[in-house]
Amino acid sequence: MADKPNAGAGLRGQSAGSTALCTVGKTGSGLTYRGFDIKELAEKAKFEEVAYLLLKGKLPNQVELDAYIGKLKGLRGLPAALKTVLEQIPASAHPMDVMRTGASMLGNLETEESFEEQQDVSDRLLAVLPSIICYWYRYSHDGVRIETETDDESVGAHFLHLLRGDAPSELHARVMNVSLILYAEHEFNASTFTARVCASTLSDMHSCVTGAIGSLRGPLHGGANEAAMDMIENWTSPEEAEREIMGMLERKEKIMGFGHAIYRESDPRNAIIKGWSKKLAEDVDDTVLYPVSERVEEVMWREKKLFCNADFFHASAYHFMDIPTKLFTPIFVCSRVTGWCAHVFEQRANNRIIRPSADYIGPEKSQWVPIEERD
Ligand SMILES: CC(=O)SCCNC(=O)CCNC(=O)[C@H](O)C(C)(C)COP(=O)(O)OP(=O)(O)OC[C@H]1O[C@@H](n2cnc3c(N)ncnc32)[C@H](O)[C@@H]1OP(=O)(O)O
Ligand SMILES: O=C([O-])CC(=O)C(=O)O
Repeated sequence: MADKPNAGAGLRGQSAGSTALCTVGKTGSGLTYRGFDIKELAEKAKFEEVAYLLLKGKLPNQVELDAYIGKLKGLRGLPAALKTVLEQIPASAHPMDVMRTGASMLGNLETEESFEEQQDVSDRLLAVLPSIICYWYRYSHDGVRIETETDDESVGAHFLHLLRGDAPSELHARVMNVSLILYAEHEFNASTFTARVCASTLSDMHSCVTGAIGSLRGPLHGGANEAAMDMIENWTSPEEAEREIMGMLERKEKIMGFGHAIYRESDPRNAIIKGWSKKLAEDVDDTVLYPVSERVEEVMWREKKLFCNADFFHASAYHFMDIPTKLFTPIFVCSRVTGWCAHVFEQRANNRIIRPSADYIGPEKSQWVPIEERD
């Protein structure tokens, strides 16, 4: 990918603060959470262990992890007033808007009264966000009021269970676990920065998370996994995919799921989720979507030296698990809420209101004209 100057647009390359949570694009190890390489976490950890690492500052021992999983399980229920609100939202709504409303409504019902409650508030959000999206989805699409308090051991299995009504296979639970780990944290990305800006005014956790959900929704950020799916599902062969991609590049269209603001050569999360997408493709005897995705990857590298980011192979992986496309980005929320909350803790612990300057480019002096004399 061509290097652009760092200064100016998008604050690219400028440090906007410090963090002990994550490194992105550091030579030698593409992505670390509190010093742990993402590859090792994705292979060995439970998502709840990673959430604990991010939110509490260290890996839990077995007793601590068991207690944490037990605590999260106990926080999956929805207050009646929140269910009532979710039931008002039409099936045509975008699920990210449902997530935003859900987080905001929870803030009305379970207000963070002081920063001393921040750990509990974050654990509650982590536990309840899958319940929020699945309760709305099942009610608006299937007309059923589901029970959200399942006994599933993991956040990922809980999500799939609520969505389908049955506990998921071991393979699907494993892929969800890996996916949630990969999406959990990524330094000063747009949604996390949104959360930190909000936190810097000493606002409450629900406001920080609600704002972050709004930032994640866009197709240049978390929404890219859905946009990538909308694109690749149109193609029935690698040859067709290649022809279409070449046309899009010629027309200077953006290819969703490719490129990155920080990584220059690859996104370390891609190889991991791509491997799981391949396994799932074999599981469902896919002969189209995975080969199409691989061809798009090859063409983008050959033509533009652009690589898949975390979102591209998430599209096929989620699709193979029968997850509706419009729920892809909400799953990202269910994971990234850990990173957002951990960043809010950091911001609060060493706060100064975030308030940069702007280069003024407007008129020097404007002349007041009475309203009746204006054009
Ligand atoms: C989990 C995540 O949020 S990962 C990101 C998810 N987003 C996407 O997949 C959306 C598609 N990708 C993009 O829009 C961009 O690559 C971003 C938003 C991720 C990064 O944006 P930037 O930092 O501005 O990109 P960058 O400066 O490196 O771009 C370099 C050049 O490559 C082009 N480019 C970058 N990504 C793409 C793409 N996906 N398709 C086509 N061209 C692209 C840019 O237009 C730019 O060309 P130019 O110099 O002629 O203007
Ligand atoms: O870091 C970024 O700009 C976007 C990203 O990959 C993420 O948030 O996971």
